[in-house]
Amino acid sequence: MKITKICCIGAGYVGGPTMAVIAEKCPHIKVTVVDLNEKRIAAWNDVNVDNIPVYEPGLGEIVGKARGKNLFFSTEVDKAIDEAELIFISVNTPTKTYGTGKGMAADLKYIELCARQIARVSKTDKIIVEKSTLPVRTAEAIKSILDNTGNGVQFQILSNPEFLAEGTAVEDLLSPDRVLIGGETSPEGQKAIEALVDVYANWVPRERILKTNVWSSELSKLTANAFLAQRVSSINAISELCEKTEADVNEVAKAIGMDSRIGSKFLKASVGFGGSCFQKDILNLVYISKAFGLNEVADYWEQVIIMNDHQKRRFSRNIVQTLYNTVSGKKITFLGWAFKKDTNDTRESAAIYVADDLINEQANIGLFDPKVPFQQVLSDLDYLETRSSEENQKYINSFENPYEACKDAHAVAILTEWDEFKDYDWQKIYDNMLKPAFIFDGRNILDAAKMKEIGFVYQAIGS
Ligand SMILES: NC(=O)c1ccc[n+]([C@@H]2O[C@H](COP(=O)([O-])OP(=O)(O)OC[C@H]3O[C@@H](n4cnc5c(N)ncnc54)[C@H](O)[C@@H]3O)[C@@H](O)[C@H]2O)c1
Ligand SMILES: O=c1ccn([C@@H]2O[C@H](COP(=O)(O)OP(=O)(O)O[C@H]3O[C@H](CO)[C@@H](O)[C@H](O)[C@H]3O)[C@@H](O)[C@H]2O)c(=O)[nH]1
Repeated sequence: MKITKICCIGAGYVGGPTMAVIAEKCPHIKVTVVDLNEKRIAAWNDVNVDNIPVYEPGLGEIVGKARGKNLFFSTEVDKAIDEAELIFISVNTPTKTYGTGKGMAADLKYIELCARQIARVSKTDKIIVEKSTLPVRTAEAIKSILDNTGNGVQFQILSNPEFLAEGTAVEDLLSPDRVLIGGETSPEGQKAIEALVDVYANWVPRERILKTNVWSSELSKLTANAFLAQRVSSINAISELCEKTEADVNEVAKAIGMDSRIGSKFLKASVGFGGSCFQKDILNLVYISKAFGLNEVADYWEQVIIMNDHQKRRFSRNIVQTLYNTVSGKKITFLGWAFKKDTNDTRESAAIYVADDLINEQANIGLFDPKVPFQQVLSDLDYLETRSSEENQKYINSFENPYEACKDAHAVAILTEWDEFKDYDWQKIYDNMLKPAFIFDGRNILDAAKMKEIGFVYQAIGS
């Protein structure tokens, strides 16, 4: 089966970039990305590609080239479903905030709505691809909904999890370590897998396209994120021990990372991992394990989250203790709010939790982030429901310029590793701060010796 029309439901951080790259690499395929969110679709269609809703290096250029040719963004969901031979489901699957599994399980209501809509609209056979991250065995539920329409349309369900990391999405999509496709072992299942393989093979070497059964594919996605997050929590656990022993976590990470069995990636100690995926996917794994009565398995993975929460909290606690046990009325400037550099995404960013702790201590937070709008910052704080929106606004202020943000501050805290922070005129920042001037480097990006020479009291993670 040769695919000529693709629909993707969900124009978010995954749907948008992934479909833009498919469209660019497959000029013979018409790709339509649909979403219920009209504002988001309007932003994807903005004539100025700097205004597309997802900031990713290189993405604007690709969207600019393919949009209007074979890449379309639309709110006409039914029409796009009806036309397509292959449909990616790329909607959000957040942690449940109500009912059974609250705070742990993945909320699959958006997935189910998509399945029902596809079932209702489809008049021809289709391949349905789970692109969203889903609990193992979700394909079964989707299949059950699709197979019970009674209109004779045949559906094949594939699992094709996405492994892109934000900030490097375009690079990751153009040159993935692997593409994973899970499908049924039946002849129809294999045919569907091959149709999707042929799409990716337009730019991904075939030996990097891995075919498995559906359940292995679904579980591999959760497992990959659990392993990655586990490395960050492991090095962060060691960072606390380093602070007690005069060992330096950067040196320890380098020393262990040179062992080819361990490897050097994902060993950067930090204020804690954030992002929409790690915590959500591990909680999901913990929930599934518990549901099967595998309590030791659940406890093992839950510890990764417990360690991460501890790392965020001990960062804010250390700021308070170092500033003579009170930050009340003191200006503390945050450099960075995004959960990592090169993205405007703030979901689960460590900055949110550190700010919340410091606001509890009545600190005045000054903020500069090169890509995150202040409205987003306020909405992140309000989402925690720790205090009223008006209260939050009293305690946090955003600045257009990093030097203004740091002026008259007692301390600067680095929450995101934006490259530009390294190149600031730190002497100028020092001159305009209250003394003693403190830096809490939650990303270990500044040169400790240089900062101390300028006169800062400089503290990094794990040294
Ligand atoms: N963000 C990442 O880096 C990343 C990477 C790999 C996998 N994932 C997974 O991919 C999925 C999507 O993540 P995201 O970050 O793109 O989410 P997102 O919130 O940015 O985008 C999801 C979009 O789906 C839309 N949507 C929801 N229900 C809909 C419906 N019924 N019809 C039409 N549109 C609908 C929402 O309006 C939203 O715009 C999640 O399962 C996530 O775990 C995310
Ligand atoms: O050594 C490290 C590496 C990462 N982080 C932090 O960990 C978080 C996650 O970073 P990263 O994994 O690079 O970004 P994500 O976009 O969250 O990507 C992860 O989550 C995606 C969604 O499932 C997966 O597709 C990706 O493969 C997986 O890397 C961020 O807060 C980072 O600052 C560290 O603190 N130290």
